[in-house]
Amino acid sequence: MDMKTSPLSLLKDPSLLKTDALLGGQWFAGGARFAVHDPATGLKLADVANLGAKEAELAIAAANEAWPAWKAKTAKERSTILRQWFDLLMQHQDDLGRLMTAEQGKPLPEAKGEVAYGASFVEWFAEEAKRVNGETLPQFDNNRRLLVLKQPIGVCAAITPWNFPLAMITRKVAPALAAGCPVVIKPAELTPLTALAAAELALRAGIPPGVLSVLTADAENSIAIGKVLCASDVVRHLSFTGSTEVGRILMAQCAPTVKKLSLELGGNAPFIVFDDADLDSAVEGAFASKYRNAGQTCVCTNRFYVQAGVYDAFVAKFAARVKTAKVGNGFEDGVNQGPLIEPAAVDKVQRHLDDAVAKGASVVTGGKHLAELGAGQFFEPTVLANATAGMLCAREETFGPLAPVFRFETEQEAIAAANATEFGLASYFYSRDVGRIFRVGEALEYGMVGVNVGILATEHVPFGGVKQSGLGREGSHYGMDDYVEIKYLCVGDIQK
Ligand SMILES: NC(=O)C1=CN([C@@H]2O[C@H](COP(=O)(O)OP(=O)(O)OC[C@H]3O[C@@H](n4cnc5c(N)ncnc54)[C@H](O)[C@@H]3O)[C@@H](O)[C@H]2O)C=CC1
Ligand SMILES: O=C(O)[C@H](O)CS(=O)(=O)O
Repeated sequence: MDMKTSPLSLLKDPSLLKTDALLGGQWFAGGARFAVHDPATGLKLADVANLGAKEAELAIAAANEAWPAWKAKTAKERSTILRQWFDLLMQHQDDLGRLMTAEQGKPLPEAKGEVAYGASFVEWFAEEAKRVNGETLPQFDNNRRLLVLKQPIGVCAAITPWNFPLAMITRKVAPALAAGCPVVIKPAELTPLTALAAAELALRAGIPPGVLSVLTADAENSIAIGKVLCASDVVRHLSFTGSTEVGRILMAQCAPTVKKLSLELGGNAPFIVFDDADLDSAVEGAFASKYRNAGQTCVCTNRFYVQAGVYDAFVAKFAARVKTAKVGNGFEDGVNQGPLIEPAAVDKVQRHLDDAVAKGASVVTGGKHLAELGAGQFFEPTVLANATAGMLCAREETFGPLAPVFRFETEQEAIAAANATEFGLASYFYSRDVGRIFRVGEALEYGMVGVNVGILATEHVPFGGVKQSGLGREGSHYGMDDYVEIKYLCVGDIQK
């Protein structure tokens, strides 16, 4: 590809390149703009509307005005519109993937895969819209009837990260819309283009004006918009995916209005390989779990624990597999490791690597910041042996392509090490022993446990963490719970 030509010049439907925000059903230019860059080349892709607190107030008002009509639609009517949105997302999978690779960097096949993953939440909740069932309860006297209603919670807000520019939006917006709630989205400043294109397709699907707004903003204005969304008493639910640090800030900002919260925060996933594991399967799972999105997912393995009896064999096999990775621009054929999202992300990987080596770790493969490649945001997929608990990579989420491998002797030692973190999102282990599978699966303090797998997310499973990895679950039928309120109706004088 000619690196001087923007990758977005190849969009099949150029009208999907939106750079104004979506506010109250209208594309809104606002005053200032902020630049969006391609992390692989550093090329400026677009200047996008830079909204602030005032527009956030307008979007909330528009959502509140649109809410009665949206919740008055039947579940089937909302389901049909969501299904149409799903169809449009899939029809435009190539363009959405191109926008995503351009602004986030993940290889194009992986980006297209995320489009299908993100769209699957819309498909799933188009169906779940028709299953928001209440119930009747046994009356405690014959003159009364007792009912439980489920009603849409109200105006919802979503603040989303850059690492899954579509899926982290649809995983929140789809259940909200399905339940009958309008949504105000604040996408990550690093990846607004995918969000805006998805919103355009939502409008084409028939989402009414005001029901969906997308407030694009730079980092500074994102904070201002977040304060308005948190402080508003009209906003009854806030869903956030991102760092635990920001999750704490938003949680505190929401306290005065006692807002319902869904928080998908940071992780520190362990990946345990026992002596009885199928090593080839474990290596494949390890590669998938560590290097998806160049290690920039909250469920990527952060720490590998390998039992002593297979430690050397696993490290050798894993390093050989990692050496096959191809690092480069996500638009190039065969590339499966794209750039990191920004220079600060590269610095964090380098910091964790330097700290580990200084404390006795050895680089088995990789270890280089490819500063001369593209915009200088590429880092070799790296495997470290002889990692120990005192290293930064043992307690901080690296969020990059660094795989430290720790050695352990006993099952109890592995469980204790795996649980020695304030995080509890995803965890993985490999064993062929059925008793161990249940013992370890039950003992790991995580919201999700992959056994003999390295990738576990899909739209119909409850995705979420415990401890400081968040609150609530997204996806699955549980994913509707945060968007409905339960109302108890007690009807008397039945016999009059
Ligand atoms: N649990 C999960 O599913 C996920 C967790 N993460 C975590 O997020 C981190 C990396 O993603 P980032 O996007 O850098 O996270 P981040 O927390 O810095 O930003 C996430 C979003 O929050 C916004 N934001 C940041 N500070 C804010 C504030 N004070 N008020 C309002 N909005 C604010 C950003 O503009 C962005 O849209 C990692 O720690 C990763 O583990 C990321 C993706 C998924
Ligand atoms: O934000 C993330 O890292 C995603 O939630 C990971 S997944 O849903 O694609 O597994």
